[in-house]
Amino acid sequence: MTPPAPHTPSDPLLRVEGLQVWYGHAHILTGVDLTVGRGEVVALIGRNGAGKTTTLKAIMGLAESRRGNVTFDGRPIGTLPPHAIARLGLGYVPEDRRIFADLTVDENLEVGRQPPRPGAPHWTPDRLFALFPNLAAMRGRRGTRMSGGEQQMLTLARTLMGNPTLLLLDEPSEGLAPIIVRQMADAVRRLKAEGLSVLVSEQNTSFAAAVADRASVLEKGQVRWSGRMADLMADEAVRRTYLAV
Ligand SMILES: Nc1ncnc2c1ncn2[C@@H]1O[C@H](COP(=O)(O)OP(=O)(O)OP(=O)(O)O)[C@@H](O)[C@H]1O
Repeated sequence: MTPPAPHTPSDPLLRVEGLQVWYGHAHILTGVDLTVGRGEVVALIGRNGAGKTTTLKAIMGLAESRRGNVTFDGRPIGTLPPHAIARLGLGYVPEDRRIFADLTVDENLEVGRQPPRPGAPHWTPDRLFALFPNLAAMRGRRGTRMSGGEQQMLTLARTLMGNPTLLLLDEPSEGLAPIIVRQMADAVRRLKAEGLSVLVSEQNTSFAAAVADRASVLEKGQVRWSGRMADLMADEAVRRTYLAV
C-alpha cells in the first residue's frame, strides 16, 4: 500500500479521489485528489483556468458530468444531488456573489437559516454581525445598495446561517479592496478557531498563506503539489512552475 503523503490527515472530513469532470467533450478535471481534515483550512491554489471552481462545483454536486470518489464524514457523496450534499453540512460560497438584491441584510440571513447541526458551530445573526462588523451597521440595507465586498461577506454570512461543518469558499478575495481582503482573511481565521473546516480556492497566494494550514496546487485539472502552506511559501521553484509569483 502507498503510504499517505506527509501532513495528510488519516481520517479526513472530506476526501476527494480521482475526481474527473467534463464540460461537453472537454475533459477539464483529469483526476483530482485532495483531503480536508477536521478543523483544517486547505487552500486550493492555481492559475486562471486551472480548474479550482470546477473542483468545488463538482464536490458540491454541481458538475453534471463527473466521475470519481468523494466522501464527506466517511459517507460517499459523489453521486448525490447538490441539495442532498448541502443538507449533510457542506456550505458553498460561489465566486459570483449570490445575495437577494431586493432583500435587506437581515432578510438575506433569514433565507439561509437552518436548524443547528451537531458538531458544527451554531450561527445566529448576532454572532455573524460580530464576525462581520460592517454588516452590523447596515442590517436594514438592501443588496442593491451594497458594495462588492459587502455582498461577498453577506454571501458568506448567509451560508453560515446553514451551520455547515465544511465550507467551500471560491476565490473570496477576488476583486476586493485590500482592506476588505484583510477582513475576509480575519473572518476565515475566526471560522477555523470556531472549529469549522474550510476548502478555499485562491489565485492570491498571500491570502492563502494568511489563512491555510495546507495547500493543494492545481494545474490543468490535476493536483501537482500538496503539502503544508508554509512549505509552499518557502518553495519558490514550485510556485514559479505552477503559480504566478
Ligand atoms: N461551463 C463551462 N463550459 C465549458 N468550459 C468551462 C465551463 N466552465 C469552465 N470551463 C473551462 O474549464 C477550465 C477550468 O475552469 P475553472 O473555472 O474551474 O478554473 P479556475 O481555476 O476556477 O479559474 P478562474 O480563476 O478563472 O475561475 C477552464 O479552461 C474553463 O474555460
